[in-house]
Amino acid sequence: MPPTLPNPAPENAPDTTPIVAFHDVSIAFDSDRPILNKISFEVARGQTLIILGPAGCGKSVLVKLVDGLMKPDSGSIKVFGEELTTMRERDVYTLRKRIGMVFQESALFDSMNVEDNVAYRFNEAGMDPSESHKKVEEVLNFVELPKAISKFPSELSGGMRRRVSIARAIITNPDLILYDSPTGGLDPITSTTIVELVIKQRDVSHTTSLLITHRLQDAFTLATHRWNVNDNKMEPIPRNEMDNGIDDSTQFLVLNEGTVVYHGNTQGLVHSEDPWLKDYLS
Ligand SMILES: Nc1ncnc2c1ncn2[C@@H]1O[C@H](COP(=O)(O)OP(=O)(O)OP(=O)(O)O)[C@@H](O)[C@H]1O
Repeated sequence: MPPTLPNPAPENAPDTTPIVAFHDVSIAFDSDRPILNKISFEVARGQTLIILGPAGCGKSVLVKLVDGLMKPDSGSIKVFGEELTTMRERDVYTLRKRIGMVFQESALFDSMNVEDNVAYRFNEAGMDPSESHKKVEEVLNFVELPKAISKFPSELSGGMRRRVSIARAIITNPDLILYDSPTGGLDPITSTTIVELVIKQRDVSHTTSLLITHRLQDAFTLATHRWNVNDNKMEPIPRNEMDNGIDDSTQFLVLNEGTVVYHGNTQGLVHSEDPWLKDYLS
């Protein structure tokens, strides 16, 4: 009788490794009070994690930890299954190439035109200029800013700069996008156009993303809308036999005073009985 062997994973089994995994991550700066205190959470492939919490609660620090721009005092951070906290700087640099980052306030290079800003990583890698130019045109079309290619950041509105920043983050087809307050400082109408673009990126490319926002309205628009590729516009997710009005890939992480107050889906967030959370969301 042949020996009983464990069932091998089928070759085409989906890779279930989380794209981001924090385990007991802590970081403090000057004071003894940790900014993040033993934070644990995971982000699965294809999810959009919306990070909420009061000003100064550590949202940007968390995103910088994911990008390897900061190191925690303790705990484990895995990105694409690789431990970041013990990784050599050179390897962090390589891993970062798989991540697109949209910084707070766009962070474009003022001395470079839109094309050079968007193609920054390609120029750094020495890509053939005509190939790079083609990709810049494609991505500027995607963010609906094709005519801005030769302009300088000072010639653009705040919303246009944000679009350029998103174009720069997505041009390499990253496996993970980190959005740090992409609508911060924008008026409500412009904010909605940026949220629309984030939804377009999510629903066209299904890229795993972490997104910080200060605007609850933006968070709920992300959770309840989808991109209609035929009409090329955002629309509310219907409630019918097929859909429940909510984007299933959207998850929420709410931080307060160094800890995770909530991590889960949209329904769980809006129906939470936690008094602090109810107050924060009201
Ligand atoms: N490099 C640093 N050195 C010292 N303190 C820092 C550093 N980076 C962040 N902090 C502090 O950590 C805390 C959290 O900052 P962080 O920018 O992550 O907050 P946030 O939740 O993103 O805030 P906001 O909503 O206002 O953008 C703040 O008190 C900030 O001053």
